[in-house]
Amino acid sequence: MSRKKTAKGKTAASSPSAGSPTGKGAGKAARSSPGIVQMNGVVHPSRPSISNSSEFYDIAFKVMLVGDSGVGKTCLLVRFKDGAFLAGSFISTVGIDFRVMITFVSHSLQIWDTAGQERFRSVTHAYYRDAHALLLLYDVTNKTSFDNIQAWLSEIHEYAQQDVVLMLLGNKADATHDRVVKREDGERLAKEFGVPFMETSARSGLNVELAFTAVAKELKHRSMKDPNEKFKLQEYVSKEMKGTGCCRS
Ligand SMILES: Nc1nc2c(ncn2[C@@H]2O[C@H](COP(=O)(O)OP(=O)(O)OP(=O)(O)O)[C@@H](O)[C@H]2O)c(=O)[nH]1
Ligand SMILES: [Mg+2]
Repeated sequence: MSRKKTAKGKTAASSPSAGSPTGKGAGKAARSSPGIVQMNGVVHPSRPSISNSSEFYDIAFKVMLVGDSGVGKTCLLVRFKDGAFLAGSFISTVGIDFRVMITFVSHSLQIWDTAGQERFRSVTHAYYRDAHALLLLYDVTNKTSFDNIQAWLSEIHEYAQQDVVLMLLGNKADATHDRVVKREDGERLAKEFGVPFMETSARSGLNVELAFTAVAKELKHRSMKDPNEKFKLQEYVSKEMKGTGCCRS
């Protein structure tokens, strides 16, 4: 966690130069991976150096999107940032891609998109350690991505902080004809591992805002000193979803 002066509003931080991932450079999200440097075929992550940032914030929480390649991590983040679906051919993320700095009244989320491909796993592991929250995605149209969630949870258990805020997201909920993973299966798995869960769609926007807002609220509450001020992430999510009736298809 880092503290600096606050600037309000949603700020994109795409295309930062290597070594200064939080540098200014607001603009449209690029699908490249400026957060890494490649030398002799070796991929080196540029460490998130919040203290060197030129962005302004009181408290910055690092949030990472993880999950198999193709589950929709990049699209989810672009939907959240730009409110649009990134249509077109699938361009797989390479390594780590710092995308967005979201600023709330007194805290910020620094959101990192990661590559789902196996060959970048060691790079993403290196970033887990200082992540405050992880959004773990599977694709409801891809059974393998769902089956791999247990392996992802083991990795998270091994590499992330013990108290990391974790949320399971079943993405592509809009793709009703191609769906192979039922919502109940996602709910069951999440319950088994004690992780909050919701289905999302980067295409339709279903629950995208809610996923990030819920994580932000949880992080904010955890950072508060008053132990009586407990925030229940799953309860909040369930309540918000009931309110809108948004995820019952
Ligand atoms: N129908 C539907 N398609 C989606 C959704 N989200 C992503 N896609 C499609 O799924 C494909 C992969 O999306 P990406 O966001 O690039 O996947 P990713 O998880 O970032 O993949 P890696 O970068 O390789 O880890 C693209 O063709 C998207 O158009 C969604 O909510 N609904
Ligand atoms: Mg991607």
